[in-house]
Amino acid sequence: MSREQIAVARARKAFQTGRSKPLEHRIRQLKNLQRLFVERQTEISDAIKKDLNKSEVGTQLYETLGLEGEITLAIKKLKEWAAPRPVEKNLLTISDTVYIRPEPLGVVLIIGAWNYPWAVTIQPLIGAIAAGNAAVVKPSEVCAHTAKVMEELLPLYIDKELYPVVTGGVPETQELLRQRFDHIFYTGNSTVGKLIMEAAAKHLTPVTLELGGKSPCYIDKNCDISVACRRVAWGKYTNCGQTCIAPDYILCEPSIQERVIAEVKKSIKDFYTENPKSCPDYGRIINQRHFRRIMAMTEDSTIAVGGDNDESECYIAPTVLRDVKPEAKVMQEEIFGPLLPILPIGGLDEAINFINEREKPLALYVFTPSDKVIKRMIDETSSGGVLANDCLVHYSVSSLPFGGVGNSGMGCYHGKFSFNQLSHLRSCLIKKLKMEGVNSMRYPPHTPKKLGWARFFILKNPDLGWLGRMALLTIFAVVAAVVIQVSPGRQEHFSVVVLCSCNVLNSQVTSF
Ligand SMILES: NC(=O)c1ccc[n+]([C@@H]2O[C@H](COP(=O)([O-])OP(=O)(O)OC[C@H]3O[C@@H](n4cnc5c(N)ncnc54)[C@H](O)[C@@H]3O)[C@@H](O)[C@H]2O)c1
Ligand SMILES: CC(C)=CCC/C(C)=C/CC/C(C)=C/C=O
Repeated sequence: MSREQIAVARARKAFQTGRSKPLEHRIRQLKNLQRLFVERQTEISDAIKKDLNKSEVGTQLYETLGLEGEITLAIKKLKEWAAPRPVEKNLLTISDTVYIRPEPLGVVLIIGAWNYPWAVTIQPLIGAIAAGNAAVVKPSEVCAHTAKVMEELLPLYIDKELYPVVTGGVPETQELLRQRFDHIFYTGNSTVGKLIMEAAAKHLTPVTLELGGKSPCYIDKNCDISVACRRVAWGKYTNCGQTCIAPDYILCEPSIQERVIAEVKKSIKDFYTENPKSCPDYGRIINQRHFRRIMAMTEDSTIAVGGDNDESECYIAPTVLRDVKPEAKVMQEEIFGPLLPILPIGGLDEAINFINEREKPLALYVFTPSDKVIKRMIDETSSGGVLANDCLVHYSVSSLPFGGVGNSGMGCYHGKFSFNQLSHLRSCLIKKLKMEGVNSMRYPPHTPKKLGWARFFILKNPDLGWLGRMALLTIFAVVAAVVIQVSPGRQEHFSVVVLCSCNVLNSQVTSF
């Protein structure tokens, strides 16, 4: 058996013992994970420094702070999230107990990406643990130092059979993908996303795909350009542009292009000094392959700011490109680097058309003081998330579902959405064996009269409030009296009426 097969088989065996399910176990594991981030910050930071030149503060701010918040939230809310959820009923099922029971799916495969290696790998794990699953964790091999630290540290804190870490590259990931999982949670590029889905289809395994793409940013000429550009520069150059939701390119009217360039330039200097290369808060491109890919994108565009680079250090300065054409190399794929192209455009209508002619982005940014412009941008486009007058911060809101749409992904997570995404929401309906008369309307022989009853009992919305219930009760009382008078032998109709009356009085419309 391969190392990957062994890890998956062990995780499944551990899941089958049932020990991942009790809430106490889940909370204990989450608390242990929380402790890892308190006790091992130095090892985590040192490894990320080697991989991406992230500073220690940057690592806490962008990677582990969010994880700590998500763990705290999951611990606090787990009892509520995992509890059976009563639902509304129709009149036909009014005396039944009807609810949704969130259940673990089984063994989840989590495949992480390299750009925020802790955030994008551990955040799904928090959801998997909270939902009571086992999970095989596969960190990105591209962030080699971090993958090693993750492999060493996780087993010291959480159940190593239920949540094993499997390191390795493409062959190892492919071997994992040949195994049967109950869910695959993949973060990475859309091309590999398609391969993941293909592999998952062999076992009919559901997938969450957290992908990327080009996230547009429209700057309205009437906005405070200085503030807008500072926020855009932060969103773009954080982690050297290697952020899935970084604003990929700017759309703005030609009349403001020069001011945008000047203001972005000013923010670059404010954030990273005159010499970003020696600034501890400015990162590096992950490797030379990506360095060359990004530099090649500048070839047919005009550099307005930056452009300095050093392949030996994987350094590319924060760069702005002016008067970029839609056909330019930099507009053909997600940049994922510190280049900010500006595309002059005729105004809002053109910007909306430009966005809609392309793949649905992961994030969409609009900077404007006008509620009308914001509303139009939201109403007339589609994207995973949309932000007005800021960048990236939606990622930090646990109550918002984070995920893509179309080419930018499927499924979502964060907070309760992670729990739901990695749970099976099982429909439960518990009926008593009594009151069989009520069911006659659905048993053959079918008649128009029974259909009439069925229409009433299935289609009527019983959530009427107190006054409505009293009115309905009166109607039932009258119907009961008529039924008894007209057809004393039709016992099933009578029991229906009595049953409904009782339930209307009890107000057991959403019961559990
Ligand atoms: N939506 C999000 O939350 C999110 C977050 C981070 C990154 N991303 C996106 O991820 C992309 C960058 O990541 P990346 O794809 O370069 O990361 P990557 O190269 O680290 O790949 C991601 C994972 O896929 C595996 N993999 C790579 N090739 C494979 C193959 N042929 N078969 C099976 N597995 C394979 C790797 O082992 C790795 O674990 C960008 O597009 C970015 O926008 C999205
Ligand atoms: C610190 C604040 C307010 C927000 C964090 C924004 C940020 C840089 C999130 C990173 C998101 C992420 C893991 C993207 C994946 O590529």
